[in-house]
Amino acid sequence: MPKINPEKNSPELWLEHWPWPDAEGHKYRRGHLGCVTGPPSATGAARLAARAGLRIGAGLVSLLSPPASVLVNAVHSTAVMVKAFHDSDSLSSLASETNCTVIGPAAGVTEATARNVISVLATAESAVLDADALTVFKDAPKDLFKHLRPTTVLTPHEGEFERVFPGLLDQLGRIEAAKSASSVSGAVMILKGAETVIANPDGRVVINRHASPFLATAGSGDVLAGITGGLMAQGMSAYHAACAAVWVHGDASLRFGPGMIAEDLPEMLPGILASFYASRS
Ligand SMILES: NC(=O)C1=CN([C@@H]2O[C@H](COP(=O)(O)OP(=O)(O)OC[C@H]3O[C@@H](n4cnc5c(N)ncnc54)[C@H](OP(=O)(O)O)[C@@H]3O)[C@@H](O)[C@H]2O)[C@@H](O)CC1
Ligand SMILES: Nc1ncnc2c1ncn2[C@@H]1O[C@H](COP(=O)(O)OP(=O)(O)O)[C@@H](O)[C@H]1O
Repeated sequence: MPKINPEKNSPELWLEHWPWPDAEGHKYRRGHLGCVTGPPSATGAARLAARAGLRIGAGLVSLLSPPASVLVNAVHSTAVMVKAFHDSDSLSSLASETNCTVIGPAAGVTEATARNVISVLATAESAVLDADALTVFKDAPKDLFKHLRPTTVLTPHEGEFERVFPGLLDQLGRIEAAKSASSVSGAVMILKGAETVIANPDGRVVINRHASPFLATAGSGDVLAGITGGLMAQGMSAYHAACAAVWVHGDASLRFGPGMIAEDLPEMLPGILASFYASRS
C-alpha cells in the first residue's frame, strides 16, 4: 500500500477562504448556525458549541431545543437564541432555516436522536455530526452513511470512530483509517486526538499537531464542533472549515495554556481573529 504523507495543517491552507463580513453586509448574510441541545440535564455541550459558533463569526446562532430544555437553555443564553422543536419533523423545519446545524453533543443515545440526525441531514444546508449523533448509529452505520453528503463533517474521537467504523483504526492506523472512513461515508472526517487527522472524500488529508494537551478536558470537542459549524454557516467549504477549525481550536488552547477549561476556548477566538484580520493583504 502506498505510504501517505499528509500535509501539515497551517493557515496557508485555508486563510485565503476566511469568511470576513462584507462592509455592506448584515447578520443574515453572515450565516445562521443551529445547535441541537439535549435533555434538561445535558444542555451545556450544545451551548458550548453555540457560543463558539457565534464567536467565530456566524451572524445568528440558535439553540434548537426539545421543549423540556427550553427554560434551562433560555436562562443560560443571551445573544444565542432558543427555538423549540417537538419532534423530528419540527426539527427538520428549524434546521432548514440554518446554513449549518450541529447535532450530537450530549444529545443522548436514543432512537429520537437517530431520527433527529436524519431530519437535520435532510434539510440543513450543511451539518456537523459529533458525539451521540455518531454513537447512536453504532449498530447500523450504513443507515447513517446513505444520508451523508460532502457538506457534512463528522467529528469523532477514537472511541466514537471505532463505533461507526469498527476495526478500521487497528487495521489501517489513524491516517489511512480517516481517509478510508471519509471515502466510505462521503463526509469530511475530523478524527480527533493529540494528532487530529482531517480527511476529505476526494482523498485530501491534513494532520494537525498545533494543539495543547490541555485540550483533554470535558467539552473541548463540543467547542470544536461549534467552530466548524460556525465557519460552514458563513459559507466556508466543509473541508476548509474542518482544517481551519481544528487549527484555530488548537491555537486557542496553546494561547490559554494551563488551567484551561472548555468555556475558555471561545473567549480566545477574538485574539486569533484579530491576528488573521490584521494580516489581510
Ligand atoms: N458539558 C457537557 O454537557 C459535556 C457532555 N459531553 C457528552 O457526554 C456524552 C459522552 O461522551 P464522551 O465522549 O464523554 O463518552 P463516550 O461517547 O461514552 O465515549 C467514552 C469512551 O470512549 C473511549 N475512547 C476511546 N478514545 C477516546 C478518546 N480519544 N476520547 C474519549 N474517549 C475515548 C473510552 O473508552 P476506553 O477506550 O477507555 O475503553 C471512553 O470510555 C456525549 O453526549 C458528549 O457530547 C461531553 O462532550 C463532555 C461535556
Ligand atoms: N493530548 C491532546 N493533545 C491535543 N489535543 C487533544 C488531546 N486530547 C484531546 N485533544 C483534543 O481535545 C478535543 C476533545 O474532544 P472530545 O473527545 O470530543 O471531548 P468532549 O466530548 O469532552 O468535548 C479534541 O479536539 C481533541 O483533538
